[in-house]
Amino acid sequence: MKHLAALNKYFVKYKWRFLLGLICTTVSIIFSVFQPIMVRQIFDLLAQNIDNYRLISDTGIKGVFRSDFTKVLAFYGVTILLFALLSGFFLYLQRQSLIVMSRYIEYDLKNEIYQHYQVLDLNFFKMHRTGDLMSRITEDVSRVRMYVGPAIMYATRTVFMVVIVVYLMIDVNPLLTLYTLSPLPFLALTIYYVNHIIHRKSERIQAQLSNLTSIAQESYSGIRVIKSYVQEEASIRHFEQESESYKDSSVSLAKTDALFQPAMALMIGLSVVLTIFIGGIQVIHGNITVGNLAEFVIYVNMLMFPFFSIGMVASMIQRAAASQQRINEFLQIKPDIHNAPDATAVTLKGQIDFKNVSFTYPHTGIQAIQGFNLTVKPGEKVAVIGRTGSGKSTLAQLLIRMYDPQEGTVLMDNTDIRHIKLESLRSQISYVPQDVFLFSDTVTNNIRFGTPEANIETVKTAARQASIERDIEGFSEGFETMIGERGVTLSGGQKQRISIARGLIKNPNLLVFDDCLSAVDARTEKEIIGNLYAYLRDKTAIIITHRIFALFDFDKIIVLDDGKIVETGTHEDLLSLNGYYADLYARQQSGEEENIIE
Ligand SMILES: Nc1ncnc2c1ncn2[C@@H]1O[C@H](COP(=O)(O)OP(=O)(O)OP(=O)(O)O)[C@@H](O)[C@H]1O
Repeated sequence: MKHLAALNKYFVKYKWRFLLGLICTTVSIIFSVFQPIMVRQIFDLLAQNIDNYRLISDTGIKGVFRSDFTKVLAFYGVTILLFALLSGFFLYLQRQSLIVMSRYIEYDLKNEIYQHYQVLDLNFFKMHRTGDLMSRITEDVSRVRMYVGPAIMYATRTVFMVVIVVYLMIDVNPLLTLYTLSPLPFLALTIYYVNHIIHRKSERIQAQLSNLTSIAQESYSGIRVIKSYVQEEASIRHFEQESESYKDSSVSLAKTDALFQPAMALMIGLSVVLTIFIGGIQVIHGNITVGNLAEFVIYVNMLMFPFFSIGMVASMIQRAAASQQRINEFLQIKPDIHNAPDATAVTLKGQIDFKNVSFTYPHTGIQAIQGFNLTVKPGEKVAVIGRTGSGKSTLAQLLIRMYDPQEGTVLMDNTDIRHIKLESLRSQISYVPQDVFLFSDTVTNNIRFGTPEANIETVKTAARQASIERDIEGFSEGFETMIGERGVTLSGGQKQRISIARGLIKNPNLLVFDDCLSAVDARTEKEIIGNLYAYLRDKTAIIITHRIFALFDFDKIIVLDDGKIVETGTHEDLLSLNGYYADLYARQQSGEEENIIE
């Protein structure tokens, strides 16, 4: 329960709506309890006057009496109807305030969680499964909403209803009240128990459903592999198996559900029978009137739903508390990468210094960088080469502060990057990652992702520099073509070039290209390198690559192995070293590796 206290700020935020909901609940209940009182009066009036009615001979007086009596009955009837309408109207207002409040809170909570996702660092995302992250913002929030909306609404209604109705019942006859109320706690317990079973079964069904969805999703995405390896039958069998366990669980839930309603009807029936039986005896003994008995039957019926909802509310609160606990745990996580209190925004000129940097990935313990030193002056172009897993991409990650090194410092223009505001740092570096990610949006919006204010001409220039303009113009809607599931499917090389254009359009002083030409053909690569050469003239650039760009006049080439620099120098220096670089170059020259760009 203590976990739910985190939601109190929302009750304070929506206090007027909440208060209105509570007032409407009370008013609605007051109007509804007038009805049994009226019914009692009608019954008593009938009981008192039926003898007089019989006694009056069939004269004119009988006609007058009958007409007056009918008027009184009609008055009661109309009043009951009016009260029922008023009670319904306030019930409507109660839902309007409390359920609408719960939707507002749901909206706020989702936004709060999403904003927190945006603040957390990469390490967090590496350590949590996407499904888990998704379920917190969807299912957990839905369960919490059940607490701030329906559960609160039913609970307040139950409390007000029970207090008012039980008070009226005791006022009539305490003993009868005790007898008629005795089955109700069992009703609440049964509901709680059955609800618990239903919930457990629903959870299992939910998990099976999401499993089923993943299987279907994976087979749609991998349909080409399935077909080419002729695995359609196996795929169908796999789906059928999962589908069968889903069906079994659903049938089992339907059986429990089917028991629920009859069990409730039985409990309600028992209470009514008990009321009539014991109440009848009390009427015979003259302790209560027939009107009181009728009134009691209505009270018992009025109390059914509140007692029924006690079990429901208890399990709703239990689930909401568990969900809110998960949400709280997540909201309390502080990002490791954040702005230091003294961090400032700076204008970067492009000087980079790695000083004795060592870095180990926290969740795997893999040491990717060891005692690394490098100085890059403004305007210099540096190539980083090395075999796979040697730590090249990690260097880029450290530079844009996706991670902080455990040892050493990374400096930009002689300032430790931990003292530069993150937004300032990242907005002045164009990082073109190895894994291209394009959004389901138009080509234009994908290119100007980091610079939404860029006009179409600037977008086209960036596309030209990345040698993708001709391809885009060939699409049916040119730059307005949709990419992704709802649009065109791009080749690996086209995606890479759009990603490069996205980096170039920012026009920063510092660029990092992480092996982003691996999927383009040699001729296009040559064209892009040519464009880049002019574009990068006054800029600092770090180009991570598996290939040797002999055409590009790098100021420095470093060869990484196992997180350390093993060779460094210009193209000629490295060739004369006769090491990894010279070997790679020789193999490329002989055509063993078709990677050389000249
Ligand atoms: N996010 C990560 N979490 C844990 N370990 C990682 C992560 N990224 C990389 N590593 C590990 O760190 C080491 C260096 O990886 P890195 O990606 O920097 O190499 P790379 O030289 O860029 O490789 P490639 O040329 O294949 O892209 C590898 O052993 C890799 O398994």
